[in-house]
Amino acid sequence: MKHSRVRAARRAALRKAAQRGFEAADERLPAASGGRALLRKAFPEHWSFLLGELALYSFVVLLLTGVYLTLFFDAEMTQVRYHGPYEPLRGQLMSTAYASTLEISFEVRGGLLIRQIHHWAALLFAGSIGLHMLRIFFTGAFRKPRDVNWLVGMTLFVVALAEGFSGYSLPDDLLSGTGLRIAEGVMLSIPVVGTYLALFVFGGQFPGHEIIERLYPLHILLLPGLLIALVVVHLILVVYLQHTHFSGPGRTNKNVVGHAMVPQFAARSTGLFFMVAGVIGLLAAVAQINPVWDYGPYDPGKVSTAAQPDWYVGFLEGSLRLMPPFETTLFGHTLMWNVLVPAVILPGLMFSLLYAYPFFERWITGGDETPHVCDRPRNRPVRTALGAAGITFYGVLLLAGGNDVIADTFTVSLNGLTWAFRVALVLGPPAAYLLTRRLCLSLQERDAQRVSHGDETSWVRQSVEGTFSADHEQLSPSERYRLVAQRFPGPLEAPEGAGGPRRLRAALSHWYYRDAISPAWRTIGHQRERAHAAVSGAGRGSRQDVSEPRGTRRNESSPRGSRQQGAARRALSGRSGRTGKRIRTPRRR
Ligand code: HEM
Ligand code: HEM
Repeated sequence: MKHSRVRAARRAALRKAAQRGFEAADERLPAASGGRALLRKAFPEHWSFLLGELALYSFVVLLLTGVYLTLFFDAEMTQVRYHGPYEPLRGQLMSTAYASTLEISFEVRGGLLIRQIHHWAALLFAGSIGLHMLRIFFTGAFRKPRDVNWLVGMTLFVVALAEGFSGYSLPDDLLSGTGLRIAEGVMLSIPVVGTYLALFVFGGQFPGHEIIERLYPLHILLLPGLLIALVVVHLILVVYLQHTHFSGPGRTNKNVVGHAMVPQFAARSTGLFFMVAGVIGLLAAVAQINPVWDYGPYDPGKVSTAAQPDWYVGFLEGSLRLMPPFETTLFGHTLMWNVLVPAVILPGLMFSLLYAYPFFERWITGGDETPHVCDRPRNRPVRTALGAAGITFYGVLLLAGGNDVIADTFTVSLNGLTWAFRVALVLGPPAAYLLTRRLCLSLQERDAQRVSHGDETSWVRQSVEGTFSADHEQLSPSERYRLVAQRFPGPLEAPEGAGGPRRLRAALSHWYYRDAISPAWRTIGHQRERAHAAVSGAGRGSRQDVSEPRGTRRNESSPRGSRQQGAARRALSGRSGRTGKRIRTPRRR
């Protein structure tokens, strides 16, 4: 009895102290308003929203392991003779950077594991950024007001690639030196300034004695600092603009539905962090990566066969390998198109297109609204097809980066393979575009059939006349709503007598929207329009909307409804106990 009274008094004192601390913070910082907004932030629970977090947590792993590596890595290029425990390299001349990488691998406690974790995390980081970007692209989550965040994200992408490249150049082994040699070649190919740029970067003739020492602060200070700052801005924008969400009962353009930051999202996200760290740790423990001792120290006169860069720079390697050997001599200077085009102009163009896409799409679709409900990729056939064409182009370049390995593995002619990739690079993207567009329309057709007739069951009926028919089961109201509540806007028209740019815009808009909706969807257009009115919040008066399931609550300001509606609401709008508590918060804009 006495003990429980003492414990209660202790708890009360603790609560009081915490409250005083919070009040003190609130007098100085926006702790109450900011904290409340953050705690009440709704996170959609669709798995694809975890890809951004995957990128975030692999970045955290990189930061932690990177700090450990800096304790032992020595970025000097002074030549030393190796006397360490790795027998095959004993007595060889090598840079201090390479020797210290060997030391980390063979002598520092846990060094090899941490190096491998660092490298695996870098691969996962680049991969998850790419997948995250594709999710944003295909669902249209880049549209206003998130277009600014798309720009921040793209910059993160570019800086991450630079960070990865500078990282794997640090050990100064034969593979990383070959990568730096290519980087020097690319710089040299830039007209007028190329020679000066290469001399400036390498501090003299390649490889010089400076490059590793120069890359080091870039890799451990400047670029990570920039990445951290950009990630912070990126996440502040995610919180401020709030997430998009996929269509479903109760999810409109005016609210955001998901799990609250605390406790559900925080618990799930912490779990994800440990899973990411655990999986990378496991990979690093069982799968060897970048065994620099096998490659040997860098020597400009040597090159290893079947050398492959980290996968995220493979597309550049591929574009260099596919480009035919064109060069021109102008006023006594050689223009190396075979390097300039694939390694400077092409990636510049690819990234510029990615940066500009949200603004281009907005221009041709005339989107003045702020869509917060994600698109189903099949319902935007042109965008989805463009994405598929882009992935095909990138994929061919990536595969071409390993053309020697593929030719060797499958014992096919290297030249024949290179020509096959060249043809695929030109014909693959248009083929992927046409195929994907068709596929999107077919998938729309299927959605429309499901809405009209329901899903086929495995039962077949035979009538007394002997005819057979498949049995159908009506879709659940929530599934039906999910499919029907999609927007299908129309193209822009150019006003009478409009000038060139506006006519071009209208023409592009027609291209974007032409045949963007399958004929079957048109027949259920009436239901669609009503459902869309519900999603955009325009049809607030029509509570018993045909398409929105009965009992779905749309009035944000009255959280309590009638008892009859309660059960349906819990099931359809996400308050069911099994999936945990969802919240819905009104959008700010
Ligand atoms: C996005 C962030 C980062 C990426 C993508 C990245 C990538 C890489 C890669 C691929 C390597 C080569 C690893 C190997 O030898 O197999 C490397 C090496 C290294 N990284 Fe990072 N890194 C990142 C952040 C950091 C940070 C924040 C630090 C330090 C604070 C750091 C410190 C180092 C050091 C010292 C090495 C050389 C050691 C070695 O190669 O064994 N890295 N990095
Ligand atoms: C270091 C790299 C990155 C990190 C750590 C990161 C992290 C995140 C996180 C955690 C979210 C919220 C959850 C989600 O929607 O997945 C998010 C959302 C977002 N990210 Fe990234 N991201 C990165 C790169 C990118 C890139 C490359 C792009 C696009 C080019 C991008 C564009 C966006 C957009 C537009 C949103 C808002 C999505 C929505 O509300 O549905 N991010 N990011």
